[in-house]
Amino acid sequence: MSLSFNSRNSELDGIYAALFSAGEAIYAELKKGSGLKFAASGNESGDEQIELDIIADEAFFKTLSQDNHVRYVVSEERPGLSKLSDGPYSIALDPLDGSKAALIGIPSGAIFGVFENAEVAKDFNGQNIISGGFFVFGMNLEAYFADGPDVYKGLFDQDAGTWEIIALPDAMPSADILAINGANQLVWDQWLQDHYLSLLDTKNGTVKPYNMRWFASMVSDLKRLLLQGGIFAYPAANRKGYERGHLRLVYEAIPMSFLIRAMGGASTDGDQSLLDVPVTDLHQKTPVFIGNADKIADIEAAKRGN
Ligand SMILES: O=P(O)(O)OC[C@H]1O[C@](O)(COP(=O)(O)O)[C@@H](O)[C@@H]1O
Ligand SMILES: [Mg+2]
Repeated sequence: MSLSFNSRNSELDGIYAALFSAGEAIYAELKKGSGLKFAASGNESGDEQIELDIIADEAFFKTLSQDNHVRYVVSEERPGLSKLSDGPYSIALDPLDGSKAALIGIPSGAIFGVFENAEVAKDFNGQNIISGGFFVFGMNLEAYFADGPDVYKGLFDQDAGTWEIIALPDAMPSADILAINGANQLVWDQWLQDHYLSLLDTKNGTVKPYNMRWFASMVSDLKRLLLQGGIFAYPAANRKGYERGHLRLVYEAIPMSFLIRAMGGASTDGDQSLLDVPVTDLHQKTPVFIGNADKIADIEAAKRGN
């Protein structure tokens, strides 16, 4: 086993080992250039899949099915819950986040959340998550995750085949950086268009506006966010298919929000923390704003109209 990590809950040790071993397998495929073309299939959300999406999904199922603590797995790439055992914990997965970015060499990754007391879709919520984080498949294989309130970075040593895990400070930096797909600006609600322009306001050239970053790969944007600070946003837009944004609550928004909260940050769908949004469907979409707590509070205030 290449991971030696002791969770504050020792029952999770095998789950981490399974997740990290799948991350290694997917990264090895990506480095070979495997699966970097469109597949004939689509996923539950109607997105086009690339072959590596399917390879990644199968890699996680292979390793997680060997741990008898895993009850259900919900994956972006599968329609319903898959039952693996009668164990106490369930896993939510985006097995390959940023797959279209991967096609052009931008770092992709995978997102995971570990939930307790999950039996049906509504249980995969922000109260039941106990671990959440993501891998980045970039120049190196990295992991960023919150084990309960404790935040860690993992770096895979490709020569030794082992992971170095280091604790991260539980406070994130707070640069004025915005990660958003501005292509939808004209179809955002008016309050968001106004708030966006306020972040870019130079006050006649006297003030530095927010800087802009958009990898179109949530894991890459969240890595930058937790290392530098700012705001990551994928809002709703008045455009067919984007009425609830683009990102999925259970396996993208909640795990990332859990991690960022452990670093002192916050999240919102515009009205409430993403960790408080009721889950009605495993694949439901939600508007997403994640970042420094004061910046997220400003977004909620802008939506309320003050
Ligand atoms: O192409 P857009 O609209 O910029 O969307 C990019 C967003 O979609 C995602 O790629 C999510 O979609 P996938 O999980 O299907 O890869 C995010 O990683 C990223 O933030
Ligand atoms: Mg994704």
